[in-house]
Amino acid sequence: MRTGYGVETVRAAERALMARLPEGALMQRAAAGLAAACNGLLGRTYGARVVLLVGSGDNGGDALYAGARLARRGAGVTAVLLAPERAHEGGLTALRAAGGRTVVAPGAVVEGVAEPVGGIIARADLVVDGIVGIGGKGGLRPAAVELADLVREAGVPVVAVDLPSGVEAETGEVAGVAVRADATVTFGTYKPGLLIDPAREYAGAVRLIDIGLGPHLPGGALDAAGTGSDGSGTGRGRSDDGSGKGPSPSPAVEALQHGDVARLLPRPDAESDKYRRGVVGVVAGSARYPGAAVLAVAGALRSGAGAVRYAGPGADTVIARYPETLVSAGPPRKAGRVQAWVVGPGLGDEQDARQAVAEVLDSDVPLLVDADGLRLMDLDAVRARTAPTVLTPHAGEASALLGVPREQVEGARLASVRDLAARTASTVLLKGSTTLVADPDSSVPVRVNATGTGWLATAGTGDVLSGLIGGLLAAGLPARDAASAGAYVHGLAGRLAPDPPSATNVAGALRHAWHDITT
Ligand SMILES: NC(=O)C1=CN([C@@H]2O[C@H](COP(=O)(O)OP(=O)(O)OC[C@H]3O[C@@H](n4cnc5c(N)ncnc54)[C@H](OP(=O)(O)O)[C@@H]3O)[C@@H](O)[C@H]2O)[C@@H](O)CC1
Ligand SMILES: [K+]
Repeated sequence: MRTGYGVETVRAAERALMARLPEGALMQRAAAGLAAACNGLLGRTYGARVVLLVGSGDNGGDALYAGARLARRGAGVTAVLLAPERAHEGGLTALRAAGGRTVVAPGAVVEGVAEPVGGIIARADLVVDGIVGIGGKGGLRPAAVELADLVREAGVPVVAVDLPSGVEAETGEVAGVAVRADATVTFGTYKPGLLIDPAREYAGAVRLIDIGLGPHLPGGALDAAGTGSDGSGTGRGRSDDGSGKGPSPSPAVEALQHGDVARLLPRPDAESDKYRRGVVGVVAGSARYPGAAVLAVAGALRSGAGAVRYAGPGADTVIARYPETLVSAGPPRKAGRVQAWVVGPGLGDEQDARQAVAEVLDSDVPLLVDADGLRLMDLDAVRARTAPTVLTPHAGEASALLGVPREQVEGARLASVRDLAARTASTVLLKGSTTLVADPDSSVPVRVNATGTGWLATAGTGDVLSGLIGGLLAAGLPARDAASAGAYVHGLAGRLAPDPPSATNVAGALRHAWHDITT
């Protein structure tokens, strides 16, 4: 499991660790990791030109100490200071002692003359962004924006210290200009912003440096270095709700890894019959969109469920393509016993569709609602359900449900998915390049899926995902596990399918993804 903690939690862990270490030791660990990463990226450090962008906090301190290490290995290091009189003193001394030089950033509010740094940046072999880290508030200030613009125009490689400056550590939101990094070297634990779009796109390749913070994070998260979690992620308690009441006892976000998904996916035992393995019912497709029925069934058939029932107007098309499906052309209530329902893909708007959605909402088995089902469902009926409900909107559908513009959902994905889960009392999977899964209980970490690819934004792939997750629900997985494991397998299938993948190919590749994960 990969976990991301909020800023207050990181700071509390940092304080606990610092109390046991000599002054400055933590920053030295961070700087050593940062310098090693820079050495790796430079290939040859001796003679390389390195430019440090240095803000007034410890993020700038990390950059200065790392710069000193690079200077000692023969790099020509120039620090551009945004606040010369407040830059980290020890770091400045170390850099100068190692032969590095400092210049004042244009736009810095200081006495004296700012030097034209555009040329220095343009000639750099590497820029180290230490403008601001987890102490950042709001969008970058004008002097920092000016530096970020110079770096972008220069097109030189950038390593961000802890976070790309200008992105929100806590949420993954980006208010205005932020530094675009090729790589980010982060300390102690991932921050939500490094895992969630749009901020994630600014971070480039993220490298986590273990500075010993793990045991001081809630739950003694030994996986802070990306290894060894028990995968349970069950820390429950007060949420980090920004109320200032202290850190949350669980991570804010977590991302399943191969091993976690392997443990979650159902495996049949010798005793399994179809009902034990779970029967999933699919209510999808219409005379106008019969393909949605076929694709949702295709996903369900590769979910490990014992059997797939299909109920609706696509029965003939489905049986022709997948003879193993148990089909009926009537309404869901007459389809027979199921352990979970999937409703929505390609249903259209007809009265029958509306009625079918109402019927499955009324059932007492787990239910996944997607696509047209999200428009046709009655919210009160959703909230009144006693069995788990999973909603799988993309940003446009989520914006309609929340009554906000689509851009707002895309810019604030974490807040949006949490809000929707709370309002609907459902588990919500918000699709996107990083898919998020939130439980209605806000103290439960939001799951982030990173296996997806841009190619998956293709007609019909969502139908496959619905069927897959529905099958996992029928097999007995809890809603959050079914949704996040389903997203993981589906994303991997998107990568394994031939480019550019069609939904049919993605469905076909589910088998390979499943095999890849479980063997
Ligand atoms: N946690 C750990 O375990 C470890 C943490 N470490 C490192 O410490 C970093 C945190 O350091 P930090 O607390 O000093 O805050 P930091 O990110 O440097 O920013 C504060 C400064 O930025 C300024 N500023 C604020 N907003 C701004 C904006 N929008 N645009 C521009 N400027 C803005 C703000 O200015 P002020 O408001 O004071 O005028 C203030 O001076 C952390 O990210 C990591 O790198 C490692 O060394 C060791 C292990
Ligand atoms: K930074």
